Amino acid sequence: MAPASNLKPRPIVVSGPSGSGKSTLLKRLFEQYPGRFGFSVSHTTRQPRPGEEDGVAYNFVTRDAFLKLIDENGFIEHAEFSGNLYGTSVQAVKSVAEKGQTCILDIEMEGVKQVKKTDLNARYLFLQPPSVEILEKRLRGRGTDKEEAIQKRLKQAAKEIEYSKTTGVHDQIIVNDDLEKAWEEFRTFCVDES
Ligand SMILES: Nc1ncnc2c1ncn2[C@@H]1O[C@H](COP(=O)(O)OP(=O)(O)OP(=O)(O)O)[C@@H](O)[C@H]1O
Repeated sequence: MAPASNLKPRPIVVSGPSGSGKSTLLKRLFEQYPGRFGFSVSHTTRQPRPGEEDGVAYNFVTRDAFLKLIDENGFIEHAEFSGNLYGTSVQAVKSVAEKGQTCILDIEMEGVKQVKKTDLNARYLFLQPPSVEILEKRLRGRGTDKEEAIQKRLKQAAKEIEYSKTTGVHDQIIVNDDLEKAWEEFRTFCVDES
């Protein structure tokens, strides 16, 4: 693991299986604390669409520049979708903190492992569904996924929950059973500056 920097405010990594309630709680957090939290701006090699501003929607870069940044270990994670590269850079997360905002990283398990290799000195929060059965109900209730996608998400959920049990991975695990209770715990963790 990289030595921890003294980056302030410390970024927060929110992870948890698909359907565990990350979007629901993050939406509330951003609404209730306007300006206090922020998301990092991703890099991409795709062309900007009309109205998309460089440095706001994305950091638009050439493929060469992107590959160079990969070589320099500048990315927390990156991936290719339909011929374009996308990634979250370490610097983009630091830039949010430099503006005085707590950067929120909403990522999955592999991303968590990657953040741990950086010097971002993040705090780690895992959102756990009460059970896989309830998770399945919520994913169906959300109505956004086809059966095949639901099965895939449930399989991945089991792996994420298993990994979350590793000692020292997360600073806090919140079981999202009762939404109001989960919100209170989530809010408290996120506003805590320590
Ligand atoms: N405590 C809760 N009780 C009942 N339903 C909940 C609770 N928390 C979230 N939900 C519902 O569960 C569904 C999944 O929540 P949400 O979309 O926030 O998950 P997510 O973790 O952001 O998923 P993804 O990673 O796929 O974006 C939503 O329909 C949401 O309204």
